[in-house]
Amino acid sequence: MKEYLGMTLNEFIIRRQSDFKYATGELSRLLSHIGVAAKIVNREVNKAGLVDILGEVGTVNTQGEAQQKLDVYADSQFIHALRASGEVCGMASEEDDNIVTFDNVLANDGKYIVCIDPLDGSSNIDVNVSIGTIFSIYRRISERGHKAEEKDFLQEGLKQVAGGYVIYGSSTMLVYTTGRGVNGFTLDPSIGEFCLSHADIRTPESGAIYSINEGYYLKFEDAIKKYIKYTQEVDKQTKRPYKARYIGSLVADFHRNLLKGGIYIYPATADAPNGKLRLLYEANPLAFVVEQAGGMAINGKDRILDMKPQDLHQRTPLIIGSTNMVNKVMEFIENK
Ligand SMILES: O=P(O)(O)OC[C@H]1O[C@](O)(COP(=O)(O)O)[C@@H](O)[C@@H]1O
Ligand SMILES: [Mg+2]
Ligand SMILES: [Mg+2]
Repeated sequence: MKEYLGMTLNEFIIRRQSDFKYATGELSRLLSHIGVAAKIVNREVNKAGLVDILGEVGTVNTQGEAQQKLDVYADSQFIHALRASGEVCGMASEEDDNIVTFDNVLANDGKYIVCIDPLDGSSNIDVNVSIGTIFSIYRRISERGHKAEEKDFLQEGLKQVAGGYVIYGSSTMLVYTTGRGVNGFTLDPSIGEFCLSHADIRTPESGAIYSINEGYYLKFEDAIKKYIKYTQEVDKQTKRPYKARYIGSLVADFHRNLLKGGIYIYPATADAPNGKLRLLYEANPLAFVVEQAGGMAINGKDRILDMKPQDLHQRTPLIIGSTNMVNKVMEFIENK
C-alpha cells in the first residue's frame, strides 16, 4: 500500500475500486462527493472567526441540543453533495429530525443511504479546537426507484459498505474504510486535494492513553470507576499510570487513540442510561474503522457492529480503541 502514498483520494478510490463488492463506480463517486463537501466545510472552519459562522443558530435539534451555525452549514453542504452525487436515495443526520430524501428520479434510484454527523465536537467550534464529520454508508434494502425508507437506516453496523470521518485539525484529514483496511488522506491546501498520507492504518493492541470525561465520575457505574482507578495505578509493565487525554471532540479523541493506541469511553451514566453518543452516525462508523484497524468497539455488553438499531437518533454507550484496553474494561464490567 505504501506505493500509493501521495496519491489523491480520487485516484486511490478508482485504483482500489475492486475493493467494492458491487463495484460499478457508484460508491467511488459517492466517496469523492463526500471529499468535496469536506473541503467546502474545511474552508469555512479555517476562517471561522472571520465569517459569520460561529455561535448558535437559535434552534435545537431532535436531541434537544442547541444547533451551532457550523452544524447547520455543514449539514447543508453534505445534503447538497449527496444529492449531487446521484447515488444516494436518503440521508440520516444528527441535525435533521427525520430522514432527508431528495425527491428526484435520479436520487430515488440511488443504491446507497448515508448516516452522518455533519459536525462533531460542536462544543469546540468557537474555541478553535479540532472538530470533525463522521459518516457511514449502506446499500439500501428498500426497492430502487422509490424514496428511501426508515428500514434502510436501521441496519446493523456490520452491514456498512463504508465508514469514516474527517478531522478539521492542525491539518485536515479524511480517514475511511470499505472493509479492506483503513487509509488516511491529508488535505494539501496547495492543490486542494486529499492525498494518501497514512496507508493501511493499524491501531496498537495496547496503549497508554485513556479518554473519558471524568467530570461525570460520580455518575459512572462502579466498573468504570474501578477501570479509571486501574489506569492511575503505577505499573511499569503495562505503562501505567496512563495519560488522561480528553479533547471533547469524539473524532479528535478517537483519531489520536487510533494512531497512538488508547481507549475512549463514553459510558452510560445514572441520568443517561444509554450514554450520549449516537449509534448510526457516531458509534457505527468509528467501530467499523477501529475493527478494520485491529481494534475493538463495544457498548459495555455487546459488539457495537452487532447492535440492531431501533431509532434514527438512538444513543449507545461507547467503549472503543485498542483491543487489550477494551477487553480490560470488559473484565471490570463482567467481574462487578
Ligand atoms: O461534553 P461531553 O459530555 O464530554 O461530550 C463530548 C462528546 O459529545 C460530542 O460533542 C457529541 O457530538 P456532537 O458535537 O456531534 O453533538 C462528541 O464529539 C464528544 O466526544
Ligand atoms: Mg458528534
Ligand atoms: Mg454533531
